[in-house]
Order: sequence, then structure tokens, then C-alpha cells
Amino acid sequence: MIVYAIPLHDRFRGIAVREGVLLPGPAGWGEFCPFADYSDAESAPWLAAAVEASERGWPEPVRDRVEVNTTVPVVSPDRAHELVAASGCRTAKVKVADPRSSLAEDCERLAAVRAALGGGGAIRVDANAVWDVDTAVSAIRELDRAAGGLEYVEQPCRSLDELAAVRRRVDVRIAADESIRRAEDPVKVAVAGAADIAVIKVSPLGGVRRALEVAEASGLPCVVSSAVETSVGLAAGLALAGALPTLDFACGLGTRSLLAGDVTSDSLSPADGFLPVPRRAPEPDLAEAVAADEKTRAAWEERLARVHRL
Ligand SMILES: O=C(O)CCC(=O)c1ccccc1C(=O)O
Ligand SMILES: [Mg+2]
Repeated sequence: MIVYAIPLHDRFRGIAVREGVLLPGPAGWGEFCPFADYSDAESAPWLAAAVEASERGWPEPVRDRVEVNTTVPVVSPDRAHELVAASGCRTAKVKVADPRSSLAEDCERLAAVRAALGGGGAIRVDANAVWDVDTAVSAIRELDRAAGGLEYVEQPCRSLDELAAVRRRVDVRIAADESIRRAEDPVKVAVAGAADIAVIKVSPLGGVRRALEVAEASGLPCVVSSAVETSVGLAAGLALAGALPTLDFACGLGTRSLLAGDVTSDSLSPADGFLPVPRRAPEPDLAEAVAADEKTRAAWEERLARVHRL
């Protein structure tokens, strides 16, 4: 087993260093990397996803490449412009509504992203559930204007009822993320009236097969998104995106560039906005260079053992 610790270029979701474990098995490598604030119970599906990858492998894909968005953290307009221009992607997902950023700053970041993308690109934003309904409605209208049009807004509010209320009052499409992945039972959550798009993630949903079930049950067009894994975990996301019967939107799997390093030389960085659908995860041949220190390694070994026992 490999334990890695990789710095991020810019803070993302409050995280400056991404940590996790790579597990080898007969089918290849799997990645277990629940965020530090996740309980053991909430980390169990992340382990199931890693075990699926290493023991069983993934279902047959129906496509061999996937268009992806580049992901823009809460950074200055200049930095946002630079990230989008360097990405080669035609779609950008921009984090908004962060405590460190005002609505005016969010608007400036979006204008810079639009300038970098040009009129033909698509911009989506992610509010990570922080707004109430009225705040969401007015913020979305302003952000939509600043961006020169938004493709969708991801998780503007916490609850499904709030998402439904916002959806009735704005023209911009609504995508559900936390409402699905943090639901008691992601297969049973009735997201259809509350959102236009379902964001589906392999790790929190317990693997590619389980995520395919959640996607089907949602009855919505899906966007497969990462949890900012290394290329080993990104491969699982691409396997899911590759196996979905239909895929109408770019996926949130262009996150390799958020990390300052990777565990593989065969890195899953988008070229011209697309990533290939791999049959198995790439070999972690660079793990030595990003190995965690002894203390971090011991903590992850313990965490893995606890989640394993559940
Ligand atoms: O969707 C993307 O572009 C990248 C993935 C992403 O935003 C994300 C990554 C880790 C944890 C939460 C989220 C999120 O979508 O809220
Ligand atoms: Mg999200």
C-alpha cells in the first residue's frame, strides 16, 4: 500500500495538501482518499470504490474519451484567467460563494474566466450549498450576467426543497451534488423535480457500478465529477463517465492540474479538453516522490483499518 501527500497549487475546499492511500489488487490499483473531516461511516463507500478498482475492475465502456471542465478554485481574476487559458478546456467550473470571496469578487472571477474561454465556452459554478433561497436567486442572476451566461449552478442551497424553489425562480439550470452524494440512500433520493442535472462521484457513492445505479435512478443527465484524486482515482471516474449510456455535459474530471504532483507518470491531464477512458488505473510509478511522512502514513493505515472493520 502507498500513502501519498501532494500539495495543491491553490487551496481548494479548504485543503492545501491532498492525502490518500493507493491499494494494489489483481484488477489494478484503487484509491482511498476520504477528506479529513469525513467520519469512518462516511468513508466506507470510498473504500468500496477502491476495492472495486483493485479487486474487480470496471464495466465495459461505451465511449473512449470524455470531455471535461477545468476547475477554478477561489483565486484572483488573473489567476483564474491563467488557469483556464492553460487548461485547453472549453468548459470551466468556478467555485463561488466561498467565505473568503464576496459576490463582487465572484463576478470578477467569472468575467476573467469568460475572457479566457471566449464566447463559445461554457461556464458552470458551484456554491457548495451555502445560500438560502432568496440569496441564491439574486446571486445566480448576478453571476449569470457577469459570466455572460451560466450553463448551470451546482448545489446552490442545502435541501432538495430549496433547490426546487430556486429552480422555479431562475432560468439557469440547477445541478445536485451534495443532495445526492451525502444522501442517506443516494439511489432513493428524488432529485428530479429539484434539479436538471445530477453530479455523480465514484468515491462517495461506493464505486463505478453503484454510481451507475445512482445515475440511472436519478433520471437526469449526469456530470461525473472527481473528488480531487490522483490519476489512479481519476481513472475510476473516467470508467464511470465511459460507461454511462448517455453523456451530454463535460465532466468534472479535469482536476489533475489542481495537484502539484501525481503518483503516475502516465498522468490523466486533459488534452484539448478531453481525457481518455482507461481500462484500468495507471501504474503509480512516481509514488516515491510524493510519499507521505511516517506520521501521516501511520494515521492512514489506522484509518483504513478502522473503515475496513465497519
Ligand atoms: O467538479 C469539478 O470540477 C471538480 C470536483 C469538485 O468540484 C469537488 C471536489 C472535491 C470535493 C467537492 C467537489 C464539489 O463538486 O463540490
Ligand atoms: Mg459540487
